Amino acid sequence: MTTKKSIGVGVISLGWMGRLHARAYRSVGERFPELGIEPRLVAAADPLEEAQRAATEDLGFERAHASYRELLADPSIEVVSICAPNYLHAEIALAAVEAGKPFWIEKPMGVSAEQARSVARAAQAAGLVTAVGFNYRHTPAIEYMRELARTGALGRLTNVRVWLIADYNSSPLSPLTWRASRDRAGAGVVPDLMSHGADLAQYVVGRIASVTAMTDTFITERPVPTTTGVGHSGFEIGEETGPVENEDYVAMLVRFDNGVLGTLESSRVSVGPRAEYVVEVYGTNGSARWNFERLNELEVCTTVDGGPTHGYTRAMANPAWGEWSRYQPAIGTSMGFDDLKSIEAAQFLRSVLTGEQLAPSAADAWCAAEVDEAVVASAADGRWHDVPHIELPTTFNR
Ligand SMILES: NC(=O)C1=CN([C@@H]2O[C@H](COP(=O)(O)OP(=O)(O)OC[C@H]3O[C@@H](n4cnc5c(N)ncnc54)[C@H](OP(=O)(O)O)[C@@H]3O)[C@@H](O)[C@H]2O)C=CC1
Ligand SMILES: O=C1CO[C@H](CO)[C@@H](O)[C@@H]1O
Repeated sequence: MTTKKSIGVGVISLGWMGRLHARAYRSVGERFPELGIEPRLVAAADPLEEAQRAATEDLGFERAHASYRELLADPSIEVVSICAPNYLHAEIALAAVEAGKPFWIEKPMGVSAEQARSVARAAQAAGLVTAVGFNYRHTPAIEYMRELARTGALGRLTNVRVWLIADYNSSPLSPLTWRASRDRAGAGVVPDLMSHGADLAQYVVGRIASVTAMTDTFITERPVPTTTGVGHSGFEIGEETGPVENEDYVAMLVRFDNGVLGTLESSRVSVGPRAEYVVEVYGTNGSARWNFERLNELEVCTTVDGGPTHGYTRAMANPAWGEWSRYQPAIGTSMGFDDLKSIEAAQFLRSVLTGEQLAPSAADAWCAAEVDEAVVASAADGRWHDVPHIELPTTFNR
């Protein structure tokens, strides 16, 4: 019989992320045994009948609801995940605060900086810990890159280059999902993908102080789906088309408050790269670069001798990097995307157990939303925009 403490979990929305949050909770007891907990998947909430069926039959939930309000009213649910389309995030998060439930929310935390601010402040005022889905931070190679950047191993940091170039909407026949709707998503690729890039840049280097940006929509009409799907897959389309209401592409210049400069770029319609998410950090004594398509590798150059073997060392994930050793017992064996979410789940539950707010939290999501809003404003008027400096009540720069 287990002596582990049971913790009641509710997951709101069972699309791509909701299903992944469920898997992540299930992994915590085994991967992080020192926490002494066994998450119990009490209930899921999703209006879709097929999702409710999958919740109990495939994903291991005890029950399923059509309405998230029924889930939040259940006293046996101690923590919740919020994985709905963006326009529901603030409404659901504020209801979770009202119900006194700590929450793990997907990014972006709402469709505006105002919504993100109201959620972050409400959670803080209620004394609730939170977590946000900036999962790429938990990549062991990124943790090590951050260590190199922040301990001076690369010399004085000069600049970063970040790009998230994806093809998930590159076909003109890709369906017009909620992600292309202003009402349901807010802006387009800026909060959808670039928010991860800006968060990574801030995690490695420091806070973004100002931005200038340009955006465009390259595919302006798409077919309306006739069936629902999960994430970017599984939709069927008909003859009807509708307008894409937000941007496909963004290019940005940024200044960090510590003087570092950066270029950031993101696209959801590029033909060729599948999910090429790259972070490169440069300093006076070296540089490091990581590509999500090779999640377990980090290229590092810390010599400036210019000799015949000068160049990058390609290092592979190993026990000295982040949480890698929890996932694989043999060097050269890769961990994957789902494992990043498992680390995130453990970090959220650690915050819940100890009361110590680990990052990234709702405050970091608010910080990211302020960057997004400055980017969108700059793309509209062509000027540099300062990013409001918010005080983060968390261990943002832990
Ligand atoms: N951290 C990361 O790497 C990623 C984060 N995300 C973020 O996660 C969130 C969800 O994205 P994703 O999982 O791809 O989306 P999906 O479209 O796959 O899933 C969304 C789910 O929410 C359901 N839903 C709609 N209305 C409600 C409601 N009122 N109450 C409860 N559920 C509802 C949808 O049902 P129906 O189909 O009937 O509308 C669907 O099942 C987004 O905010 C996105 O930005 C997404 C992917 C990766
Ligand atoms: O956060 C995200 C990361 O990558 C996805 C692309 O596959 C996005 O669509 C998503 O919302």
